[in-house]
Amino acid sequence: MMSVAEHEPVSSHPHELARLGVVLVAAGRGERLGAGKPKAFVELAGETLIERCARTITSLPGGGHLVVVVPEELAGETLALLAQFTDAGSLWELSVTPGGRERHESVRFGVDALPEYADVVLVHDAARPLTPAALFERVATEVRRTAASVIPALPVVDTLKRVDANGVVHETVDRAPLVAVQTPQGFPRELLAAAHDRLGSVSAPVGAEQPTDDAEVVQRAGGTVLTVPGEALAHKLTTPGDLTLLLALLNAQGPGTQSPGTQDGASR
Ligand SMILES: Nc1ccn([C@@H]2O[C@H](COP(=O)(O)OP(=O)(O)OP(=O)(O)O)[C@@H](O)[C@H]2O)c(=O)n1
Ligand SMILES: C[C@](O)(CO)[C@H](O)COP(=O)(O)O
Repeated sequence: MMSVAEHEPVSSHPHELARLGVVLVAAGRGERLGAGKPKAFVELAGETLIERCARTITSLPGGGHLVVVVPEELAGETLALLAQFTDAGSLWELSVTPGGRERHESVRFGVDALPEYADVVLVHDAARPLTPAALFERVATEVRRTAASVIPALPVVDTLKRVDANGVVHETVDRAPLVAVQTPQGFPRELLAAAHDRLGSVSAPVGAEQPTDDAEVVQRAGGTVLTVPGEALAHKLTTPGDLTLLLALLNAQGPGTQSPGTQDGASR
């Protein structure tokens, strides 16, 4: 069970000047992966996706607050996983909070759990466990420079077709103006919170889908979203085939990227 205490930081050594808040969303069920447990708790080469993301985030210079948003029943397990990142010298505070039914609800709960000093917020999917620190820094730097919302994006490399419900091809879609977007997505905190407030208070147009990312939440509120180059390593674990790809990416990075005690990159 969640308790009030679990909303409290499990370490408390924020740098005076650190104002970065990171919301690590890890409360999804991972239905497309079908691993029999929530995706963020699946291990890649012996380490959960949450641990891999937390290691990268708590390595970022300057420090700040990382809140990990998880299914309520896994809050205790998450706190135990995070204990290894709470050494006395760390500039990072860590906390755990329960998620919602939809991704955007989990993000909202995470933003609400951040301390007031966090004026720039990065929202990251636990499902992107190999995302390099450089991408977090690139996005955060651009948010601070522009005071705008910033997301990482990669060009689309495949030919795109529009098909109907039967899989019959109707046309080729021009890919030139299209990009595939990743996380971390970065925002001035007030702008993100206001956009999520608006999402919760304004009825969605008939037939409108739930927003799948925070850039969409900001855009629905009339905000502008900028892009920076993404990273192949920020690949998302969605289906079983992505596990093979992520392990290959991990192994290509070489020794030192496996968790202690693993040598072959095998997942459990
Ligand atoms: N209610 C939700 C739904 C998703 N997420 C998080 O949002 C990220 C991206 O979502 P996705 O890849 O779609 O994850 P799942 O919802 O777990 O996957 P699926 O749709 O296959 O069930 C993941 O880190 C997931 O844990 C979340 O925190 N809360
Ligand atoms: C936020 C996201 O990872 C950006 O690519 C993505 O939208 C997550 O949701 P999805 O349902 O897996 O597309």
